[in-house]
Amino acid sequence: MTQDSNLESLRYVDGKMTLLDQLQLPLIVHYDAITSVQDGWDAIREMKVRGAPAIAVAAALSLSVEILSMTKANKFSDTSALKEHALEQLEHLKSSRPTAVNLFNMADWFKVYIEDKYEVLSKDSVLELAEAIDEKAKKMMVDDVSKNKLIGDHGAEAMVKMTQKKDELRVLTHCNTGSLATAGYGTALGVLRSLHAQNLLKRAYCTETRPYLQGARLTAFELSHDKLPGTLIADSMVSMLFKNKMADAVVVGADRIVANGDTANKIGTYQIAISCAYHKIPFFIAAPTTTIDLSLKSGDQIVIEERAATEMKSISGVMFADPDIEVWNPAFDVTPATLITGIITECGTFYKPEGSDTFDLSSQIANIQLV
Ligand SMILES: CSC[C@H]1O[C@H](OP(=O)(O)O)[C@H](O)[C@@H]1O
Repeated sequence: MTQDSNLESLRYVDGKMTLLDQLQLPLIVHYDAITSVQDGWDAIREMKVRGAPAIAVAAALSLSVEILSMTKANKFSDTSALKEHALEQLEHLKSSRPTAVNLFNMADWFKVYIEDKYEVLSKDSVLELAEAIDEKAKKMMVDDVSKNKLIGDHGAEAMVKMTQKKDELRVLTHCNTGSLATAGYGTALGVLRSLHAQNLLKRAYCTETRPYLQGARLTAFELSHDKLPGTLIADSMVSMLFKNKMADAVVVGADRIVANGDTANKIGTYQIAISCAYHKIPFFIAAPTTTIDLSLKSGDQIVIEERAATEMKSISGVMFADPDIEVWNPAFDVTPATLITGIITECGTFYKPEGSDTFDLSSQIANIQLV
């Protein structure tokens, strides 16, 4: 990938889908062809594509690829057969990874969309239904980028306001929340991009983010690619950075934000938030509203994915820990709302009501379409 090319986690042209294999980054840039829902499911499960928004868009596009190719092969006798297959495949896609709610919101919303389209089409309008699904999947990809740019600008405004810094900000982020975690621009990394565009970013610190190394392998890659002033640190260096007064704020992404504001995000986020509280550093979440799950009242209800021991004990296939040692490998943790300064979305930044330790997202976003 040349310096001037766009960083694209997903490519979709004329019904043909490819995705950037993030397991091989940053040393190898390779796009895999995705020709079916199962290809999409496998890529999500193996984390060839990852990041809450990117997972949802990749799933939607893999459905469209499959539906289009089956339609062209006359596999559907009528729109009812197409609809039933699409609903089954959306349900299957939901089983690929459990924590990021964007995938579940997308699947449930797409089901309603397909059923509504089915109701108004004649039984033999198979191609029309397939094309409607394709158009909507493509729109999800475009909408994600638009939302991320709004998140970036709202986030930049919120950070300047909270830190009262009129000059350049030094901001820490965790994991990867950029173009490689979304359909483009990014969420928390989008905030850093917007700060940089406004000449307000003095330094972006990114943590390595063990064990998958989203920070060292992906965020560092994005920062260098976009020529943002980036510094890579080990996860264990965060509190020392704060003690040395080297950071003004933190912004991270999210995989699932529940009604009271408790937020599941990459493992290690919780301890960063604790250190922010101790060092009185603002701690922001940045995410599209498709990351919000109002059906859960607190973070204790969030299912935390645990991943394979080999992902903890090896890097790029090279084992470096004792093969027999047991491993605990939760991919996420939950940061309580009390440690969160604000939640930045495409609709603006939400704060806890005066005197409250938690958010009231159900009422704060009552009039917002959540997908
Ligand atoms: C904008 S990406 C949100 C979120 O997704 C990442 O998880 P993973 O790399 O395991 O898919 C990480 O938690 C990011 O903060």
